[in-house]
Amino acid sequence: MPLGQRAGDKSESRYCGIETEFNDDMPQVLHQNISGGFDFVVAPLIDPSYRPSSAKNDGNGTSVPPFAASDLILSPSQWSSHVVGKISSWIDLDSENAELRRDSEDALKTEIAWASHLSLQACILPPPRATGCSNYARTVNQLLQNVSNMQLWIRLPLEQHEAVEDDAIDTNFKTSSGGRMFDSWEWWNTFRLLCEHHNQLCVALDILSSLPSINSIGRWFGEPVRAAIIHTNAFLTNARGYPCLSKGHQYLIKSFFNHTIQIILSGNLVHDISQERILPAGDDNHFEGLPIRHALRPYLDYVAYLYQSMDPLPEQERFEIGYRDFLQSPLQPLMDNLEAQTYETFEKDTVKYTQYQRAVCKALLDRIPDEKATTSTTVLMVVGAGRGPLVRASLQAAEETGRKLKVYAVEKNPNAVVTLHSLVKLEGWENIVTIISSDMRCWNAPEKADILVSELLGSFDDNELSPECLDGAQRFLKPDGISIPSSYTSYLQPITTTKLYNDVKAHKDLAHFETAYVVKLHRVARLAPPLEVFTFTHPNCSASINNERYEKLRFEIPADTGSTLVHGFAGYFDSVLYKDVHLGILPSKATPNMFSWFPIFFPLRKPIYVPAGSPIEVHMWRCCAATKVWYEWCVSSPLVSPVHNTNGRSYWVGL
Ligand SMILES: C[S@@+](CC[C@H](N)C(=O)[O-])C[C@H]1O[C@@H](n2cnc3c(N)ncnc32)[C@H](O)[C@@H]1O
Repeated sequence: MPLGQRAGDKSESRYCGIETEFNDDMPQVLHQNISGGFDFVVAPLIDPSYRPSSAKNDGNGTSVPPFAASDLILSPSQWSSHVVGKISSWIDLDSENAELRRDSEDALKTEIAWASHLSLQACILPPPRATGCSNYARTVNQLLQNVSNMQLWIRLPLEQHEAVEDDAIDTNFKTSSGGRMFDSWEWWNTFRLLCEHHNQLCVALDILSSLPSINSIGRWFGEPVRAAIIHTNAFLTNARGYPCLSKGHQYLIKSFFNHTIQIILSGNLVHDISQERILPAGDDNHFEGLPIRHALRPYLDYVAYLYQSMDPLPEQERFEIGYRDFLQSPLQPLMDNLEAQTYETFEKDTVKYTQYQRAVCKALLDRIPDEKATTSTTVLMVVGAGRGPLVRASLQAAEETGRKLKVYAVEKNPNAVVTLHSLVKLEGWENIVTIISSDMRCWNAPEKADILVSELLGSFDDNELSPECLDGAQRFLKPDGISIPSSYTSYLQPITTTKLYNDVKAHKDLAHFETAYVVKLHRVARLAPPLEVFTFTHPNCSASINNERYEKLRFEIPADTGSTLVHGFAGYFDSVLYKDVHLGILPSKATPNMFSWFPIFFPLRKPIYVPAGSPIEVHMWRCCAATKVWYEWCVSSPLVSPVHNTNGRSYWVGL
């Protein structure tokens, strides 16, 4: 039974599971927990006392491992939709003890083979050792090559784990009591590097009563975390004696819901709630005829309450759900001609045009004083007019301010020009608007403009070649004329994004690792505040215009984050349309409710490990040639990456 209805959310985070003990009566385990309100169980597949080496073998191959149930006892769909396999927690593939190691490998392989046979969607694997996990990872990596769709979730404590007694372990952190703290993210990172970032290797996090810092937790949102296992003793007690969670835990659980991470409850009833009609966990001796409440139902009810108390997804977010973490090629509106559908999508973004209208209003008021409003006509040119929305916004600004306007709409896409003509006729703008079917860089304007309006911006601001186009168009801007936008700046930020990294890797070539993508970033950890990269100002009054750029950036990751893995960089822009009127997607000052641009993503060929406290040094170049513009990028610290996209060999924007 899902946790509730949240408008727009069809994700798996609606389903809540429960961790159970070994029980060879699986139908009963399932019945008890599903009827108790849970959607799935995390159940051991084999008797925990079983050890392959001591199992009785009569030499005739007749011994059968003590599995919880066969595939005849539960139907295939019951197994696959309601059971996550829990691999024996005793296994220790990196033990000093060779027999235990061999037994562990045997058991792991047997259990995974059985889970595969049952078509389980996932199995939870016990945590790796803090001291090392090479043999464990090697074996899991072997298994990953053969499991078809099943995911393997490595179980890890979210809280850094204190392990004072083991002297062999290198210290990561010291606690105030002098004990040692280990960052479980490091275990995960070692494990996934050994398994070459396999995309079926995922994480299940154990949530206890104390939590690490928000920055440390934030790293996990860029990792393939599939489940959060909350222990009953992580719950507090409310005034009525019922379980509830601290503010920090509430925030965490809601963040998990938002990132499609499923909740699994674990442990015993630790709250003193009236036991009437409550079925003790694991007790199948239920009360005939009476409605039975599951022992952990109060915890489940609380998790459901958290889910239900979340705001519904905004309509725009619902519309964009399918785009989350989906790589798209950036548009090339200069080299290519956009299609009607693309223009239509632009035109739905009323916020963008409202900002332009506000900017044009302010520019008109600055340019024409009230006393000249009826006598002076402002020449306004929309360069790259598309199907005309900026022409409309400009005319509305003229009406709003009572200023007289003469408009030129310049567009190089002949198909959009057809639409412009019919729009002008339809609206009766023939006396005000002149349509020019030309590239702005070579049009010989009959007069000069007071105001040049354009929207040629990409997610990384100049990546649709606005600078090159506007440098060409400023020939016909009066010396004191205004360009809207007057400037724009790009920003970059290091991110962890296992999903995007694996999607790029799936192409199995260099070119895809040297290409920028437009992406609605979702399962991403933003590791440091964005830094400014390139700025362009219009009109460009320099004696010799050069749009090549180079910037060296130094990102400081907050000290309490811990170590991280950087898969690439998220890019944004912010643009000054006119004076205080902005437009942009830089998260700290993004234009509210505007949806025309998703961020850009620059991947790294090899993810870079950044130890706790180390800054990241990144270099970004904007390079120009006669027919194309491209970016090159690299990391120089804490590790050195190759320079990506040399000479624009993999990704470029055509002039
Ligand atoms: C991002 S679209 C914006 C269209 C429209 N202004 C809007 O806001 O919906 C950019 C438009 O500029 C046009 N464009 C790009 N470069 C141009 C150039 N050099 N000369 C004329 N038009 C250009 C493209 O064909 C496209 O229609």
